[in-house]
Amino acid sequence: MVTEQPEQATTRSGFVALIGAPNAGKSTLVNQLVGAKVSIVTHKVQTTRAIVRGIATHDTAQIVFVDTPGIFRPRRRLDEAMVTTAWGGARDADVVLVLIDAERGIKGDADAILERLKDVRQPMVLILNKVDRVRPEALLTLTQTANERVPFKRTFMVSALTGSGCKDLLDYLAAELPLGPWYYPEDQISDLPMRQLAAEITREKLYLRLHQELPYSSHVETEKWEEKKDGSVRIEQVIFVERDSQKKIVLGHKGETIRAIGQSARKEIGDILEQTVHLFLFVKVRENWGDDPERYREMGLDFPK
Ligand SMILES: Nc1nc2c(ncn2[C@@H]2O[C@H](COP(=O)(O)OP(=O)(O)OP(=O)(O)O)[C@@H](O)[C@H]2O)c(=O)[nH]1
Repeated sequence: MVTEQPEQATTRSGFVALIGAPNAGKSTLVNQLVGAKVSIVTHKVQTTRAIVRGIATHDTAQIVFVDTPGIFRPRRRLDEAMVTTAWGGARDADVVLVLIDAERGIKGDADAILERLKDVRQPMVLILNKVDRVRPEALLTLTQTANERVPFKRTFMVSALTGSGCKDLLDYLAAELPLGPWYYPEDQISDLPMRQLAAEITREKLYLRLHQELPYSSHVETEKWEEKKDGSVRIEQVIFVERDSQKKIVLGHKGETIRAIGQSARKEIGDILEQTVHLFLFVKVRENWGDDPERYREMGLDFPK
């Protein structure tokens, strides 16, 4: 579809990076601002591995959100790669949104993030999220404490869940971005290839079902995507695990676990694509994939040196 752009002399566009502790609500906020599901929301922390962008057009501005993986204190190599990539995203952005879960306050990861912001040169904006859960007095104290530590240009109090405060934030961002042509056609809300999105959906279902038993070292890839003449699509995905014992867990008794994961993933992918989906899941053991640079590139991460 060809989309009309407003006169280019008046358009604005740019990249907005989201930095925040795991579970601060980055994905929820991007979804709220973009108005469609582009990033996976779960209760499990640190699920956002790949960098997912959502694109909002507001007034004459096109705002491209870079939803960084949760920033936390690295423990393993993969963790390190996620942290490096997240901060790299911040350096490439026009505006950096720093998201703090107002209910949790400034401690742990949020505290570590404020510390590291000292190295960031981009304009930074503080977002206090989950205001639906917090008393106004506590918000004022948080605002003051955070602004004493970091020179934020602005502070916004929002609820990514209810949408409260989100329009003000969009108005601000739209005015703040540099003048320039749009990067994407107006109707395109996510440039995340559908294959990757479909893999993320399956990964989400996998974690929702097996989060107790399965470590983070499992990974889903879409290997085949075939559009059929009858309008349906055949998708083949591989769930990679590191050990044979994990493969058994994913398969479940007589294959019932993987069947259930496949069913819920197929339904959600079908809802998003608005077409019939035939989803085929395979489980493969790939030892030490956490040390393979190629895997990191596939997930949009830098391999830690
Ligand atoms: N009450 C309330 N809950 C929220 C709000 N925003 C997010 N949440 C919840 O907080 C949890 C984490 O939200 P996510 O958007 O997945 O957080 P994230 O920062 O993307 O997390 P990672 O991907 O793990 O880094 C989910 O259960 C959300 O529903 C909010 O404004 N109010």
